[in-house]
Amino acid sequence: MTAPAFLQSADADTSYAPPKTTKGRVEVRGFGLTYDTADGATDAVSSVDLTVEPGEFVSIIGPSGCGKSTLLNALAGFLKPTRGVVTVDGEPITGPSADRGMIFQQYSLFPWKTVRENVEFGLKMKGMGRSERSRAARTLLGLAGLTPFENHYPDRLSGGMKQRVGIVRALATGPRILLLDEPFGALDAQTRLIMQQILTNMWQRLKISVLFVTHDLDEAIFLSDRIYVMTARPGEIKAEIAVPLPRPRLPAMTMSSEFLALRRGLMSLIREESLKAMGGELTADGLQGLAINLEGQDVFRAL
Ligand SMILES: Nc1ncnc2c1ncn2[C@@H]1O[C@H](COP(=O)(O)OP(=O)(O)OP(=O)(O)O)[C@@H](O)[C@H]1O
Repeated sequence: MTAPAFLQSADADTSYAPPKTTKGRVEVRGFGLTYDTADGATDAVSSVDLTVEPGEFVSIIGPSGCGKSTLLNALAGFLKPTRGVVTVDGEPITGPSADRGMIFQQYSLFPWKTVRENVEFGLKMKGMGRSERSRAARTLLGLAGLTPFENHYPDRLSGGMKQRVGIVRALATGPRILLLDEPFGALDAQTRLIMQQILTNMWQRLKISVLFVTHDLDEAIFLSDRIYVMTARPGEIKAEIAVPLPRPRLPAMTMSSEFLALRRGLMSLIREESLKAMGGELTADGLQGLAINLEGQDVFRAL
């Protein structure tokens, strides 16, 4: 059985050549952010340098609380850096812009609008005429396999579908960069895999830059050209890992020795930082004593 069109890999079709892109270069230099609260200052991010080249898919992983969302929110223009510079195509970010689409883990659709109206909303705000925006919304909804649901209201959609609509809505205004903060974190494993494929297909067709935050190492490897690993809070970049797997990425690749080696490397980097994030009292040596042995499998080592 052939997969539905919206799940077929864009570059599996040999006649398909993604348009070359020169826009959407993200540059972060010496970025730091300190939250001022009633209880005092919290250094969320210490000093981050990173780059996303036009059309590149880059992920950020790191222990909980290391400042991943903070960084993404600054790139979206919702937060102002305390230190450093954040630019898109050389222009400093001064606030939110349609050039940068943001997707959160929680679905943020308008419940009183249909799927198509949700997608058309940003286009209407940009002043696009009724028939033009309807055509644009329909094309993108088709790419995401959502045509049959275009007149549905969000409360009739599954979590995966809502997130698909969210991605289509963010892409409709033609952003140069898509910022995604744990977008599939609330979805079951199977839906998550399908969403990864849909996102990859759309990214390859539209050739925009993507910065993707996830806790899931397999997801980061499967999707990305490069992965940045952050340290425990206050976050900085601990490592930058290139993912040399060819595209299209196929589910079978997750069993390849290359994939598993990347996974092992990332896991040891993250484990070290997660222990730090959990507090000084937890050390790798201390945790060895806590490892549970199930049918000969050391559960902690298997993490
Ligand atoms: N509005 C805020 N005011 C004060 N402190 C904040 C605020 N938002 C986040 N923080 C703190 O800044 C640090 C970084 O938070 P952030 O949400 O960016 O981390 P994260 O890496 O995205 O975490 P997670 O992986 O758990 O989602 C945390 O210690 C958090 O408690």
